[in-house]
Amino acid sequence: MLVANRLVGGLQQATPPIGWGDVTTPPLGVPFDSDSCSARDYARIFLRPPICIVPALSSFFLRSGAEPGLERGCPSSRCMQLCPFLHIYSTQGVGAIPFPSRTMAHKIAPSQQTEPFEYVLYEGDPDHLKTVVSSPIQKCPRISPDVLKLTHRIGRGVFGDLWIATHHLFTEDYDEYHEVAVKMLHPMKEDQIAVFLAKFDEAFSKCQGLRGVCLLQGILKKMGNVCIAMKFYEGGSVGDKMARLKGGRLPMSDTLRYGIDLVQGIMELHSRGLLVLNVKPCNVLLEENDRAILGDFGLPYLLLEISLPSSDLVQRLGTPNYMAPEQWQPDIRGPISYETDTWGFGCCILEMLSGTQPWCGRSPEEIYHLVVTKQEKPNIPRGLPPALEDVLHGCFEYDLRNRPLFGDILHAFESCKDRISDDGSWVGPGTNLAAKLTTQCSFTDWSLMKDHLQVGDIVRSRKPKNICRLENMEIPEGTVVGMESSGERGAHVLVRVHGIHDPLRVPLYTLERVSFGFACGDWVRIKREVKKHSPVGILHSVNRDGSVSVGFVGMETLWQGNCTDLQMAESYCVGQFVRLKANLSKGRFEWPHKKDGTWATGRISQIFPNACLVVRFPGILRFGDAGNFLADPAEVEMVSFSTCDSIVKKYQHLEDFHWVVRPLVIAMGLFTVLKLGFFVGKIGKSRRKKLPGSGLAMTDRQQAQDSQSASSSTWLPPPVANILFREGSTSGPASR
Ligand SMILES: Nc1ncnc2c1ncn2[C@@H]1O[C@H](COP(=O)(O)OP(=O)(O)OP(=O)(O)O)[C@@H](O)[C@H]1O
Repeated sequence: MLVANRLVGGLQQATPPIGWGDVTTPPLGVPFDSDSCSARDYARIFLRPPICIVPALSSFFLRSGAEPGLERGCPSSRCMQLCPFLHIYSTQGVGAIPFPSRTMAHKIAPSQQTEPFEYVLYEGDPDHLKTVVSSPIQKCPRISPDVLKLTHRIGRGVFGDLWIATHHLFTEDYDEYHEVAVKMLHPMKEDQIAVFLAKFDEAFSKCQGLRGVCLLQGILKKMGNVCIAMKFYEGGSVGDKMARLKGGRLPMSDTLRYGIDLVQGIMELHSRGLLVLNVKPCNVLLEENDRAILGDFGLPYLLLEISLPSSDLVQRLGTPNYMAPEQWQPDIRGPISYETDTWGFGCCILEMLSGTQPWCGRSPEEIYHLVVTKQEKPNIPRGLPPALEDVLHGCFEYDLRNRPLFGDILHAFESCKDRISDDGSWVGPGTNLAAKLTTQCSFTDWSLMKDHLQVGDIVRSRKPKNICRLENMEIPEGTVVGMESSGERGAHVLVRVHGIHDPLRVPLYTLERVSFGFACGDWVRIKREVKKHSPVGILHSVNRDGSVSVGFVGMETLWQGNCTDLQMAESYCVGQFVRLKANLSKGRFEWPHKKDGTWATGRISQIFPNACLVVRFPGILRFGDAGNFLADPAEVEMVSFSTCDSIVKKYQHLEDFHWVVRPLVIAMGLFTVLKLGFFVGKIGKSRRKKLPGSGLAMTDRQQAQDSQSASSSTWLPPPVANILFREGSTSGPASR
């Protein structure tokens, strides 16, 4: 909001250098009268230098004036949003700026024309209008602490306090006071501030021109703390709006509308390579026209590798109630990726619908236990339209690869929005993508929808989940030669396979693209030596130009590189037995030993998207979560009966299957011994009966002892015999 506005000295003298701190959203409804002045003159007067107006700008104003909701010839809020860098002189405050007379315009125009311009505005379709910064000088978002006065605090969040402040802009010619929102971050060490500022500068320039994300004004240090200034949105946040409503929940129509706005904002931020990691109703701000915009430009993402004095990890990774499982430990359970924001978005929508915060009333430790360890999901209310329910279920998939992309979410929300009647009830079922895809689960498998095949792509049959080998594939390799539009049962493609005359018609979702020999989900090894992260990971994307992204244990985000840096690696799947390599004295993670000091063997129970193995040890009796161990795939080797070279090792591997195997074998051994003793005793008795008085009869005790020791050493396999004797059998050789 423009608090005060004073024009000193007239427009003709107003040619001050502009800094990023000066950038403000132009006031709404600045009148433009196409009869009294050309749009170009208007721009020269009202747009502050250094700005270059390309000739076509005038047609832009006129054209956008013809858009619905805009008065002809008036660059109203929508139009002005497209030019967030423009600063407009005004004399009487927001939305009440008198348009200067034609005379005035002509008087001023010549002096403005000679200014050295540093911005270029490109004209075109208003939706695609771009502002290009041509001078590096303007990239600095620093604000001097002297010109920003904190007035009062309005919020205390996970990452710092939110203040209302007055930003004083002045030159020799004018003074302006703008009300801004300032996020004062928690204290950071001096060296970390420099790192953060560099990251902020990059994010700041990336955020320019985004319409769905809050407008950043600059950064400064005040009272020793980093402060980020952004536009103050008088509408507050969706969280504030919900707090004012009875029951705290939004009507479905508003939820869908805000949801669509929010998705668009998040997609914009993602398109610049930034993640939000803090999507929640309090971070969804409302513009004057009740449009929702993303209030957080990805602060947790910028703080990701910054070490804060506080050891509280949660503080830099997000707000616990909205955090995805991988967000708690990105280097172990990660990587964090675009789909991490999908979880937060799902939480946000649930809260809007139900009025209750996910995991309400739980401590961060409890939420960690529920979300990360027990792998629970927030409750999804019943009776939602199928498309919405489907997409929300997808948002809470533990493995981020199975969550929907924001494009799919947008599609689902738009299909639901179209089916809301005036009274807010549902009309029709909505498009449920699950109906289109044949999958084993009741909801759509979003991982099947992440790649879009094209004619010419090399494809192969999609590997069923949790199968390591590529045996018996229907299509081991083929080339897409045609695409069929999706019918009732999903889209099909025509694939030419070597040795088969006619192309095969195959359901789209059964195929995966292979580029440069790699497909998504492949296990890969990085060719060069790496220290911080594991060299073995899982491929998340392989593009047609060879660029790849891979999840590695030890990396918080996806590794970006080229497929020439990678080679195929041995893959693992759930159910396989592994142990740490014998030559390792210590692994990346803790790993249990056997009694003889060698590494114990465990069974893979889960694989994270970065190839980190979750291993349980059924051969060792443990209770609760204590039985879960983690492993770097580069540090383990597979154990199977075929890799065990002796009968002893094979038996030992049998013991890895369940801790009960060992006592069972012991019990069976004892039982066999007793049985044998009884049998031998019977024979002895019958002999004695046959040879009365021969002097060959033995006492029962002697007989039992002999038969036991004989049977132990003769009939039982060596390990079992060893066990029996080690367990303290009185009849074994050890006790004698
Ligand atoms: N730019 C803004 N304009 C207007 N109001 C804002 C702005 N930013 C935040 N607010 C309001 O201030 C409240 C508190 O914001 P703050 O960022 O401190 O909380 P938070 O989002 O919970 O914290 P964090 O982002 O650190 O997790 C929000 O609920 C919102 O109503």
